[in-house]
Amino acid sequence: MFLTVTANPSVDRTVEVPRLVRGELHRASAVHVHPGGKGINVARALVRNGLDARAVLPAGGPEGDHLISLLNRYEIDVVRVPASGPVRTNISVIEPDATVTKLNEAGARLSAAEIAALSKAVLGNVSDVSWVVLAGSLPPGVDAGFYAELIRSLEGRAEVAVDTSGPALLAAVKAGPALVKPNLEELEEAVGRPLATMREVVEAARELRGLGARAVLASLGGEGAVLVDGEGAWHAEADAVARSSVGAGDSLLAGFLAGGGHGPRALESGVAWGAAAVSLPGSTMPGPVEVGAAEVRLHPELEPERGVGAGA
Ligand SMILES: Nc1ncnc2c1ncn2[C@@H]1O[C@H](COP(=O)(O)OP(=O)(O)OP(=O)(O)O)[C@@H](O)[C@H]1O
Ligand SMILES: O=P(O)(O)OC[C@@]1(O)O[C@H](CO)[C@@H](O)[C@@H]1O
Repeated sequence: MFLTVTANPSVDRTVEVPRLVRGELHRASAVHVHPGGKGINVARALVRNGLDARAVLPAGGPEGDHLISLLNRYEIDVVRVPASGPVRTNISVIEPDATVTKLNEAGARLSAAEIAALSKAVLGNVSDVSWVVLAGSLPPGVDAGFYAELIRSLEGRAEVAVDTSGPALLAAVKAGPALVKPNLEELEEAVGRPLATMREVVEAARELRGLGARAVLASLGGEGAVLVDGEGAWHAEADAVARSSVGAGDSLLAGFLAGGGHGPRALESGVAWGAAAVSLPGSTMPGPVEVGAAEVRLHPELEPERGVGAGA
């Protein structure tokens, strides 16, 4: 059983438009609605591939009811923590060349009692769990040390993977999780400098290991992902006809955990799941057919001077 925590869930609306022009009226060519937030996406990807997942999330208001009704379409064990504020709606505008413009709300403030109830719901539901995934932003009212505190409380009970950004990521890294999954931007922010090559990505990942994370899975969009752990560093990638990258990082993380959660075989699995996700609309999570179609290249050696991000 995998348990995911989404402190700031969302209803994700993906609107497809022929071309986005600032200041103009656009008529959508298609709309997709998915239950969202990074932990929820990880849980959706896992269950689509026949694994057991439990999702813990605060959900308030009619928007929270809507989110729960969307989630009930999946075989996820949902643990709803009552909240007074409404669940946010996040909007992705997607153009035919797969360019994504994303508008994320901050989310409703959680009270001290709601935050305590969220932690209690996590710690009270881990007895049958191998991995806990702490993923996404923290809503207003929640301290940047929230994930770090959970990591410490979970020590010896389950392995913990974290996908977040900014101060919450740095605090989590220092609490010693088994895995962190930053994308390139988040990794750059964590080490405080731009990263232009694979060598620099690996050095930055080693820096996060030095601070406490046992393994770093850095996602690099179209360039795949790099895994750095105590045994070494590996790079894998897969080609995909991109349609929507929303949630691809969550699918990557789910695939990594489904592939064992450690080492190069898990990296290959994650990259297959990530590439499969970008070829699907909105934040649709891939199933075994799409995952099986991805052709992953695990490089026997890293190419240190290969460019990443804008320099790829
Ligand atoms: N254009 C692409 N072609 C092939 N694979 C891709 C492409 N874009 C993304 N991927 C796969 O998806 C994974 C995650 O992508 P990315 O680095 O954009 O994650 P992210 O920024 O965390 O995404 P999100 O936060 O939207 O879930 C990559 O590691 C890669 O395996
Ligand atoms: O605002 P956050 O919590 O950083 O990210 C939330 C979000 O962008 O992440 C998912 C994609 O990874 C979406 O389902 C969701 O809208």
